[in-house]
This record gives sequence, structure tokens and C-alpha cells, in this order.
Amino acid sequence: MYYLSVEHGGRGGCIVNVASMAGLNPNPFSPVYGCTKAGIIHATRCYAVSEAAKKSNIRLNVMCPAFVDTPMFRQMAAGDASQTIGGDQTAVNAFIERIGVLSTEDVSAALIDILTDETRNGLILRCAKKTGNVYSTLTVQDV
Ligand SMILES: NC(=O)C1=CN([C@@H]2O[C@H](COP(=O)(O)OP(=O)(O)OC[C@H]3O[C@@H](n4cnc5c(N)ncnc54)[C@H](O)[C@@H]3O)[C@@H](O)[C@H]2O)C=CC1
Ligand SMILES: CCCCCC(=O)/C=C/C=C\C/C=C\C/C=C\CCCC(=O)O
Repeated sequence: MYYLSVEHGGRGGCIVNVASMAGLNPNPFSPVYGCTKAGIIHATRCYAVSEAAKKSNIRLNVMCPAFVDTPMFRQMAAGDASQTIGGDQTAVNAFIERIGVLSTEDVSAALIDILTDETRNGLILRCAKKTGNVYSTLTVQDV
């Protein structure tokens, strides 16, 4: 945000943080990973409503993909990943089967939508194979 800000020579812009569906929906396989992603989601939403962001015309949004076919995902599906707490790989694989797996192209298209649609700010973009891309907010009451 410092370098995007007008007072430091920037022109504003759009920050897209990468969290995960695991930061929204609880799952039994990755509690610590899920907690870090929940933190990223909340930090993004707080900075999106900050005076500093508004003043400098900076938008912040956060992407929450479900499974995406990347090296990390393949490692996890093969039963060898630090993101999961281990245990029953059959249950992990059944979970993956149920949720579905996005391609990296699916996620790139979602990213381009956030970057190009200047009305998007402070939003959570859930991306999942079965439900597609869904924007939402968790706001209970405006402050
Ligand atoms: N693959 C999935 O199913 C999902 C992934 N995500 C998130 O998407 C993001 C990317 O994940 P993947 O592509 O799956 O992981 P990945 O492990 O396949 O790729 C991560 C890439 O980041 C690079 N990297 C790591 N530390 C770095 C650093 N300090 N500076 C620069 N580059 C660095 C690695 O070299 C690697 O190329 C992560 O934040 C992950 O938590 C979110 C939801 C689902
Ligand atoms: C489980 C290890 C996480 C590793 C990588 C990652 O971030 C993948 C997340 C995938 C799913 C997130 C977990 C729970 C989501 C639960 C339900 C999603 C429902 C999707 C839908 O169809 O709406």
C-alpha cells in the first residue's frame, strides 16, 4: 500500500490477496493453515475500509479458491503435504473428490475479473469447481 499510495508516487490500484476456502469453511484436515487464511481474509477486509486505502484509491480484495491443480495440491493429493495434519489419506481424497479441483486457468480468469472491475472492493471471492465464482462479504453491520 505504501508504494501504491499517491503521496509516495503511486497511482492507486488493486491488491488481491490469496487466501483459501479453508479460511472460511472449517475442515478437519488443516486447522493451522485455515487459521492463517482466515487472518488473511480479515486483514484484507480491514485494510479495504481504511482511510489510507480510500485516500489513495487502492482496492483490496481476497480470493478464496477451493482445490486448484498446482504442485502443492498434487503433493497433498499424494499424501505428502505440510498443509494437512496427516492421518487418513482416504478421507482427504474423498474430500477432494467431493469439492472438485479447479484449473489454474479458472483461477486466473477470476483474478482478471477482480482486477478489471473497479467496483470490487473489500470482497471475498470464493472459487470452487461446483459453484463457480461467487463474491460475498461477511459484514454483520457497517461501522
Ligand atoms: N492449490 C490449492 O488447492 C490452493 C492454493 N491456495 C493458495 O494459493 C497460493 C498458491 O498455492 P499453490 O500454487 O497451490 O502452491 P505451490 O506450492 O504449488 O506454489 C507456490 C509457489 O510460490 C513460490 N514461493 C514460495 N515462497 C515464496 C516466496 N517467499 N517468494 C516468492 N515465491 C515464493 C514457490 O516457489 C512456488 O512456485 C497459496 O497461498 C495457497 O495457500 C488456496 C486455495 C487452494
Ligand atoms: C485441506 C488442505 C488445504 C490445502 C489447499 C487449499 O487451500 C484447498 C482448499 C480446498 C477446500 C477448502 C476446505 C474447505 C472447503 C469446504 C467446502 C467448500 C465448498 C465449495 C463449494 O462447492 O461451495
